[in-house]
Amino acid sequence: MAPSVDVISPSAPTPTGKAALTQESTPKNYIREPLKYSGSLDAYKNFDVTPVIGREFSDVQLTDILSDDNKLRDLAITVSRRGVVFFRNQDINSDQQKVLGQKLGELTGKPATSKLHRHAVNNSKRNITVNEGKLDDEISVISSDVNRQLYGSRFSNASRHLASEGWHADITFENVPSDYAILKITDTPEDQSGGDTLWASGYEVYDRLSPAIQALADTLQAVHYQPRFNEISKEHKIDLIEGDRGAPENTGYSFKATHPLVRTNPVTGWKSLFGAAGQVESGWIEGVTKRESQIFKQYFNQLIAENHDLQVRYKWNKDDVAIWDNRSVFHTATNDYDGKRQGNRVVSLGEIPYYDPASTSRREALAAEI
Ligand SMILES: O=C(O)CCC(=O)C(=O)O
Ligand SMILES: [Fe+2]
Repeated sequence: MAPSVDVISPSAPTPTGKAALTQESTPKNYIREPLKYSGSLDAYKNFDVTPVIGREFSDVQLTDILSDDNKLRDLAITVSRRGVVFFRNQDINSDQQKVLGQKLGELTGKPATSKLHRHAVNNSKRNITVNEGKLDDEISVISSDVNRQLYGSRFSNASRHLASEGWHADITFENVPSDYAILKITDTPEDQSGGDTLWASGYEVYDRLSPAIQALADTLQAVHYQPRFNEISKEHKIDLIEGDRGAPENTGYSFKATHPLVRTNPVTGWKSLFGAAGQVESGWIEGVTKRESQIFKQYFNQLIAENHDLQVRYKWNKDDVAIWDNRSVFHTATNDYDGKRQGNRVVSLGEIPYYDPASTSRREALAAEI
């Protein structure tokens, strides 16, 4: 709940722990020139799935480029520019997926302290095994069985909501949220369509704001809050003791963090609307009235969910992989099937979100590149 004052005042400073980075330190280190793509992936067949977002590579195995740092750096830059990149029919296993998750960020200059994310409401505590049958807290298991236990079936009362309420970016309630996410879908519902995932470009959402609202948005912060995980941890008697979350940057266990409403992506140097949908739905925008916060949240959600020309929708086949940049895209699952669907997801931790006043919007930057 937002505090019951008229103008929502800035929240208390983010809690800091033993090894925590401060809100100030990362931005200074990160304000820099955008990274340049070297062209090393051009030899592989690929196409842009829509003009604004998404690229698909048709004939490359990620395992073939896993030890080629130049190609992986180009891959990370491609993901950051295109928002999400797809690879069909991959043989990558969950350990290799973790190596890839760590390398994409490292090769594009993330802080040396950064790690893969370990969810507080993790696999071990709930005895959920990854597709290869082992427990691994650096892999989030995406499972229709687990989702049905938590949220009920698509025919339950709980499911009678707008499908568009599912838009989010991963773990934005952390002080140091994710840079890249890698999802491999290992089981698709048999003989059934459904289970598509959609992504929307936060860069393009920012570009659709008027200059006046952009100028205001550039100055604001949003509180990201995820009370549902508190409920899950209580339901499953998960004790959120210190140390549970793996990365030293993750201090406090309230699933709550304050971040700039507009975020600069350090890889592209482009501005993206970050404080919207998902965890901001349960949070609020600071520095404006409660009513203004609600109106802005609703407007931003509408820009994400109702502009299908800034979205891409992906139909999964078994063993396909998607890699996205959680700093600059939103995504949502589609709960329209009955069968079993499962996958392994790696989420790597990036930098403390920052806004660089010298950064540009995507459209401005692309126009200047021509
Ligand atoms: O199951 C999906 O399609 C996406 C789930 C999701 O939000 C994620 O993997 O981060
Ligand atoms: Fe997600």
